[in-house]
Amino acid sequence: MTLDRFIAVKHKENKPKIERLKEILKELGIECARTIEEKVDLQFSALEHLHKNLKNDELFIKLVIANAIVSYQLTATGEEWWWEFAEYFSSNPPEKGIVDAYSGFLPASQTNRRLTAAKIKRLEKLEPFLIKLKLKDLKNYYYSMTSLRNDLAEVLNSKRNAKTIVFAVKMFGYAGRIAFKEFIPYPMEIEIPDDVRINAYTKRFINELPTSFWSRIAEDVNIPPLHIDSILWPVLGKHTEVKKRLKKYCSKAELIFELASL
Ligand SMILES: Nc1nc2[nH]c(O)nc2c(=O)[nH]1
Repeated sequence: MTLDRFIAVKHKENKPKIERLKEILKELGIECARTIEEKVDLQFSALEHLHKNLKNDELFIKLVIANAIVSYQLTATGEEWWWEFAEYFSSNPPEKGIVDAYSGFLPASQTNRRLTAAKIKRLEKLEPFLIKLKLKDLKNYYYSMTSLRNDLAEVLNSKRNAKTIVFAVKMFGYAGRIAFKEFIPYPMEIEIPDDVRINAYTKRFINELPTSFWSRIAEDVNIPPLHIDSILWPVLGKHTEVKKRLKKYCSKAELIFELASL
């Protein structure tokens, strides 16, 4: 919790830019977020690749949660990291649990080379929680992603809006959609993952915490923060393949490019 909730903090903001941002997001809506997630985001394609090769829904979803929990301080883009993950576990499915698997994967990784010992410690806290979950429990979490957010935060002794916690819910939502073949929108109360791209982008509009700014925008435009993240994050990454896919699959691609240039 921040002091902003108790004190009337005056944030320096660019009102015209915020108005244009809201107009564009309202025009795009949740349907456009879904198109970007499923057709444009290279992270979603990486998960589809892993799902096809693993042929084990329960293991697939657990691996995705574990991978999100160690997705920080990367040494490449997030897209490259998720593809390295998908290719590695397609060829090396875990045989003796997640900690054991990551003890082989992380030291050899090209895209996630920092803080390996701390990341393995996080997975040691996570694994007893994951082991207890069956596919039906994961499906229940798919219909109640806020419960997953709360349980992950408790198990890992983290804040409910910590980047890796809310990001794990985002990636779990992708994995659930692939495994259960059903689209469930993200809950409005789950905040945006405050990573480098989102943090730098937020500063163009306001000097406020990204999580509180985007939760307010989300309510105003009626798009949950994790879906707003899906609209913004790929185009802010500047991958040429993302630009190509946006033009191919999004009828409103010009608006997405305008968002990136605000
Ligand atoms: N806000 C986001 N941060 C991320 N990091 C990462 O690896 N992927 C993402 C993402 O989709 N959103």
